[in-house]
Amino acid sequence: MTSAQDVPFQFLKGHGTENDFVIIPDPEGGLELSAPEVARLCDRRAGIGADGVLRVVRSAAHPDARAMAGDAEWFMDYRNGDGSVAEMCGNGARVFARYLQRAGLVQPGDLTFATRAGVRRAHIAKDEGDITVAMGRAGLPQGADGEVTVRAAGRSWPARKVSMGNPHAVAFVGDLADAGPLLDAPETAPASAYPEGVNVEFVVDRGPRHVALRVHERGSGETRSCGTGACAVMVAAARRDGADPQKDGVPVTYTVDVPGGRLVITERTDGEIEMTGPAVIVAEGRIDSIPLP
Ligand SMILES: N[C@@H](CCC[C@H](N)C(=O)O)C(=O)O
Repeated sequence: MTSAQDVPFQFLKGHGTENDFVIIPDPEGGLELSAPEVARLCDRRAGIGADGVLRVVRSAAHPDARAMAGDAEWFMDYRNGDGSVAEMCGNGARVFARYLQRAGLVQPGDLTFATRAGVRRAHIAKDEGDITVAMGRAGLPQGADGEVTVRAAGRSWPARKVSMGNPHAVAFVGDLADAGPLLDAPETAPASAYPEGVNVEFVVDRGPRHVALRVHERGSGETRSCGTGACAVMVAAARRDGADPQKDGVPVTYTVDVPGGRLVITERTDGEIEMTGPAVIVAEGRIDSIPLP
């Protein structure tokens, strides 16, 4: 492995509904990126600036993905803006697919890639159109195990615990402003509910099967969008509204507005959740070294 301090490397910058990422192509997995280096890259003043990093590595070349190499050639090595590792990133998945297409590593149409939450399927529409990612099934603990409390800006709300491979707490609120400035992570209770930390979504209704959210992400702070969060919100809203495709035999679709745009999310009758939205590459360049403070 070569330290990112020692060699120049290529990067791209991209976003999905304004959840933004530094993309680092590293096909053979030779680049060592420490947590402080990732945090510096994501710093909006001293670095390039992003909510997270997507390292593009061959599955066969990464210990976390080697077992998936037979099903997926490429591995999305995702890190949060503070350098921490997360299991999954939904907006990142679309941007990752867009990068693979743009680099000529895949063609528009169907593809698979590996993530820490498992192999994911995506469909890239022609002509730089929207990308759909099959995000897996939501984990919804039942009874008291699925109920948590979220506190922010001196207020508290009951919230639904949802896993999209990564942890979420979904709180329906009267007004998105009620969550306050979200400069710090909202508190969640009981403390035992999220031993690995949590992404917290605040949600309001906009119309029939149409909601809007704000999100505070574990490891990144408040962001303009969170794909896994939007999927968690969609499922929590559907159950609240009495819809359960696996029981009803009818798929259900919600429009989820985020501060940075709009996602359309469908839960199928087999429980698979499909998220559709944009993915854009905005810049490309070279980093000579990452100056740490
Ligand atoms: N922005 C992402 C989620 C990234 C990971 C999250 N912060 C975590 O730590 O679980 C998305 O679009 O899903």
